[in-house]
Amino acid sequence: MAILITHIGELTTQDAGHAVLRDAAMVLEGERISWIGPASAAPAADTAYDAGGRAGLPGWVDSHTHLVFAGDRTAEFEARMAGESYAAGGIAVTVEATRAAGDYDLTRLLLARVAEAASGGTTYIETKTGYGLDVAHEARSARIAAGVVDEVTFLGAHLVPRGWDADAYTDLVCGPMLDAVRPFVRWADVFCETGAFTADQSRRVLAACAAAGLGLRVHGNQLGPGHGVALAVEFGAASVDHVNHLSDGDVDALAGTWHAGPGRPGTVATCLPACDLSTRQPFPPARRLLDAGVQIALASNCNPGTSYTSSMGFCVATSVLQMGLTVHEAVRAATYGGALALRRHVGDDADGRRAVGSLAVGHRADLQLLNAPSAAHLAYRPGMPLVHAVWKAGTRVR
Ligand SMILES: N=CN[C@@H](CCC(=O)O)C(=O)O
Ligand SMILES: [Zn+2]
Repeated sequence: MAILITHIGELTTQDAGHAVLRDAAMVLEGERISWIGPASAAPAADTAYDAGGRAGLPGWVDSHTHLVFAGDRTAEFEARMAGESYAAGGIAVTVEATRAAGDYDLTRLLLARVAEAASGGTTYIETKTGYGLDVAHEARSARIAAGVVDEVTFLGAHLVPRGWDADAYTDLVCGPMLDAVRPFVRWADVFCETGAFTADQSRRVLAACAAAGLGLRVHGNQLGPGHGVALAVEFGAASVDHVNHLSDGDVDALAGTWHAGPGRPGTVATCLPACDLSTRQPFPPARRLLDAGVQIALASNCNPGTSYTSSMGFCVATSVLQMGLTVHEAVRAATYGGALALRRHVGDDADGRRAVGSLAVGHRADLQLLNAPSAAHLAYRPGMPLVHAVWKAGTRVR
């Protein structure tokens, strides 16, 4: 069944040439895009949808969330707004509530959060474990997530749970916990930060997870300068996320990963502006990173502690208004950048997956239409509910 979507006033493709088309059309066939071009030259299809001049762009790729959780941390948020600073210890509150929830409730909560993200235009989403923190609960979170989201990341190294020695817990993460989650996850992550895992412990986790065949990512340089970026570069991680406190050496090291030649993506710097607002951290130096040649992603970091929003539109608006990105750069970071961070910017013949995060023939048909004539309205009209229609893998989901 072929669907023609026509009269797209402005189509931001984020393809290899960064093409932006006027009065464009697309044909979606099954889960793939089979044609893109001027509306005047569009081929016939089984059904047609008139976009009425609205702007179209790829669905958001949210490459960093923590959606498998139960419980509430409103009180912590209010205390922070009253002047307290964020500390990793709040994670333990969510761990307790998550462990207490049954499988049915945890799945229902996750499904509701993913549906909420889709209604905001997100068509490809990663989520992490990290609120189980024992073998059985981490494996359960990974299993539940694998049935719901597109990409799952093992974050057993999120916090040292109460009553554990940090090195003994690191051994557990690197051994039995990794074995238990392995069937359900493609990625591993570590929270390398004061109050969470030291550089040595983080290195052990990354080495064990790489040896188990997982792709790597790192929570780094969020609350202060640290070793997260250096470790991510050392291990060839697909991304390092937060990146609020970077030295010149960190920026140079990240830039160095992007000089390995075409087809060899480096370490993406993932910026999480909604989290930075909620924790009152300085925004990452996104302009400096881009100017140095580093590819960046924007993600929601949706979680109950530091960023309880999955609105990628809000992240795009914030990064334009506060971080010095152009609208095109911000939209690119929230689509193609996220796909790059998840290594889904190109298709994968091995597992039959199609490219996401950009609109081109053969890519997955993930499209959103805005109730606006251009993508610039995302930042020009911040906070407005601009998402009009969303197709995920060729199926209308909003
Ligand atoms: N920084 C570490 N982890 C999450 C916060 C988790 C929490 O506070 O529950 C983050 O990405 O911000
Ligand atoms: Zn996170």
